[in-house]
Amino acid sequence: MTTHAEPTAVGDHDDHQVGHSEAGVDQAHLGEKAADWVDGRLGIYGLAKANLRKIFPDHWSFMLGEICLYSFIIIILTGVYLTLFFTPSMGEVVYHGSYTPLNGIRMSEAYKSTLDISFDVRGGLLIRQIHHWAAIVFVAAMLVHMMRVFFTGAFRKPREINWLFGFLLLFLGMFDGFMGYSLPDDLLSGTGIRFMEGAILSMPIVGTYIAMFLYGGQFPGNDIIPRFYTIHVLLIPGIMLGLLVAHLILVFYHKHTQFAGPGRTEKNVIGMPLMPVYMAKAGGFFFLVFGVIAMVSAIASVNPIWAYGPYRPDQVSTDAQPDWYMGFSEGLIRIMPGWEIRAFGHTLVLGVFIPLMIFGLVMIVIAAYPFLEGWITGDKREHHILDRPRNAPMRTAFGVAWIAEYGILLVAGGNDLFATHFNLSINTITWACRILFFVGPVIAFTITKRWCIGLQRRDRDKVLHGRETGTIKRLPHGEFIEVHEQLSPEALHTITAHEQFQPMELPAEVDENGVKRKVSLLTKTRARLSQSYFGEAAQIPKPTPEEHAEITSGHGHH
Ligand code: HEM
Ligand code: HEM
Repeated sequence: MTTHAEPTAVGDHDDHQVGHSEAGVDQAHLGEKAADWVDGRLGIYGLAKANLRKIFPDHWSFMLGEICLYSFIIIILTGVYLTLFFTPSMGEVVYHGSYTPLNGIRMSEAYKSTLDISFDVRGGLLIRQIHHWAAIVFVAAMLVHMMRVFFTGAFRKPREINWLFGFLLLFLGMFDGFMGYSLPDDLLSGTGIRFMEGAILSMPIVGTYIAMFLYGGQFPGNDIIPRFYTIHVLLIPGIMLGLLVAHLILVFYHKHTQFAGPGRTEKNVIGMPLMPVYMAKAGGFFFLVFGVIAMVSAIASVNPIWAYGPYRPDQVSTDAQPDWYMGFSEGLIRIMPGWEIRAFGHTLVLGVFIPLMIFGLVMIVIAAYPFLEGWITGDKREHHILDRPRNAPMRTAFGVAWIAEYGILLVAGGNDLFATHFNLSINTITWACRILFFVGPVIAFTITKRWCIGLQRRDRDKVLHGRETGTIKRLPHGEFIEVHEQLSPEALHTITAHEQFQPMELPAEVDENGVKRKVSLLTKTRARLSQSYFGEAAQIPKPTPEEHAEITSGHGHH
């Protein structure tokens, strides 16, 4: 791929030398010497020269990946501060500290140290809040970033592997957030760990062993907090850091995708140079993200563990809620009927096992989607120009159906809160969510697909008849007409740049000799899926240049 010259002019470096004092020149020499010294050892000049002027296309949605990056950095910075004061131990102590309502209460050292961080360590509560808020923003940003990539088709060849890296980051991020949430050993986090134990135990054959090894014996035991601690602060962030670097290297290596527009092709990138324009923007954006998270953390309390009290296995608080990103798995459990099968002296708790399997399945489908779509389309070419979501109605509808399902499960996960806040019956909410679990995504899918096709039709109309201006004119013979304004060549290009795939045809039932052909079920499924992706019901034909010329040459009616 070649890169285009960037539209911004950048001043010549030599300009700065004019009018320097002797000392200034010496300093410049010193700087040069230092640069030479470093370059002689690291050879970074060539690397920097090759990459610092790299072109980065601009679109607001490309900032979502940056929000992920910055919130992750904030998490690490604040996490390191927390490790200085947090004691990952289940050792029992009696509290005598600044938070008097808990004085004289037995608790674990983990809980006590989190209370100390909140009330006695300078800036401790703010840092805790920032760590927690940054985690909430981090996972939210990853999800929205993933949707940007999904709905624009940015995951297509050659970026499938990078999608996989991203997916792993999302999965590990969610998991690490859950572990962090569990560390303070308060009543809420203890309930979360209990929930996890239940899910593990529901697995046939291996469940009891995994639970025993993980918890070091009977629940809750004394090992789980120190183990989670090591996993939370070292293992998972370490893996994530590696994946993140690989993710960004791949973004660099593939170059960024861009939306269709005049002059933009599959073989170029149009945008701003990394240095100085993009770096300046990115640096400023980092402080903006940090500032917003710090402000929210300063004014909105999250996880006030002193209000919940220390964990006791025989107690549970009402309104117990996980962080939002775990809410959908909670919802899966809450809407599932409590089915159980007893056979051969064993109990299979389907009420927990089925939601666990659905959770796993959803994760697998997310990870595999680029490969699935690649298989359906059979498209082996590289794609660097993004799709407009309307031009891929099946994919868009599938994504929206998924979001609808996610939203329904979030409501189901908070059924107790909805019941108390809106004065509703919890059973009604649960039943509504059970029905919506099956019906909701279908409705969302159907509406979105029709919507996309409607938008495609509008695009076709716009190309052929221009934009409706709303200006009504009366012709000399009395007829009223609305004035249509032709689109600019740029706008025309943008809405007609997409290509339209031909769906895969099913091979003929009989071959040329009249012998019946065997068509495997897989081929049939693939052809059917391909038809639904690119058949007549999913694509409004683009106007041909001839149609456009005919209608705009003055013979057409407006
Ligand atoms: C720690 C989490 C993540 C970080 C820091 C991150 C960072 C970034 C950045 C900075 C970019 C370039 C700018 C942009 O397109 O927004 C990018 C692109 C990309 N990300 Fe992520 N990302 C993360 C998670 C994910 C996830 C969860 C997915 C999908 C499952 C994903 C898939 C991709 C893909 C396919 C691209 C290339 C897009 C293109 O060139 O248009 N990333 N990522
Ligand atoms: C993806 C990465 C991470 C996420 C999503 C995450 C999330 C969380 C969350 C939600 C909590 C509970 C905070 C609370 O008490 O309200 C927590 C606690 C904690 N995290 Fe992290 N964390 C991450 C990485 C790290 C790293 C890299 C470190 C250290 C180097 C760290 C250190 C800690 C410590 C010490 C606690 C316990 C103290 C406390 O709860 O206040 N975390 N984490």
